[in-house]
Amino acid sequence: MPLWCDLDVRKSLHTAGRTFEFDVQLQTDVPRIALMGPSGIGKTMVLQAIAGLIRPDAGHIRLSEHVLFSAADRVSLAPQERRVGYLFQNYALLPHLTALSNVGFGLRRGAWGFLTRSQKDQAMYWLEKFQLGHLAGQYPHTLSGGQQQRLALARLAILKPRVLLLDEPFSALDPHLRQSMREEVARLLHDLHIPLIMVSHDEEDRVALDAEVVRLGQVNGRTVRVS
Ligand SMILES: Nc1ncnc2c1ncn2[C@@H]1O[C@H](COP(=O)(O)OP(=O)(O)OP(=O)(O)O)[C@@H](O)[C@H]1O
Repeated sequence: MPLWCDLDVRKSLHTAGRTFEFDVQLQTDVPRIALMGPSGIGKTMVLQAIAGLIRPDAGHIRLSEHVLFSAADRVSLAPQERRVGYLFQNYALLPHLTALSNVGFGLRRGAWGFLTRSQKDQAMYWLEKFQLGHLAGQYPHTLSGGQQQRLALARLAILKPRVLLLDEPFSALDPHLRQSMREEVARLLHDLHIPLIMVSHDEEDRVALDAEVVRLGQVNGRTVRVS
């Protein structure tokens, strides 16, 4: 089977006199994986490298036939060009924008662009898909925890991401919200056929999202897949 994710990157990180050599190789042909491994090995940084939030010094990152980064070919797509859906733990909703504008945000052209009629229609479509149509004009702080979660998912779904990245997505939620969020994410992945790369210490998250374990470990100074 062809590789679905092919990542081989290196980066030196220096902060406050401390250096960390991020040096990782990860290849998989399954489109739904859960990264596991010791604390500090670089699982979060793998997600950040795929999302374009950190820029490697060397190596390459490919998702299927899409090259996101290649030092040799001088390719480094900007985060917004990667079509990667990164669900942040706090959802990163924009407090000054309505639910409708939050969902349409990623479709705008330019930093201050207004939404066109068709972009508003698309945003409304996704709000309704997540049972939020009646809350289109509300601001995030007026929504319940569950509604905010669904808003964050609608905002990802509208961009039709090539992959969904989840980093301990449900750990801060109470048990009821955690279960409903697992179900919403599972539905999104299923309906849109979106691949998944997740980091979670909770086996129930992995099982609910049907992700295969990919265990990372250190071999000769590199972080690689060990099982
Ligand atoms: N800017 C930085 N400068 C130096 N070191 C850094 C920097 N950012 C991250 N690190 C180090 O990189 C390593 C990998 O961090 P990362 O958060 O990816 O680990 P992780 O495997 O996700 O850990 P955990 O399971 O505990 O969340 C850690 O040792 C961290 O201290």
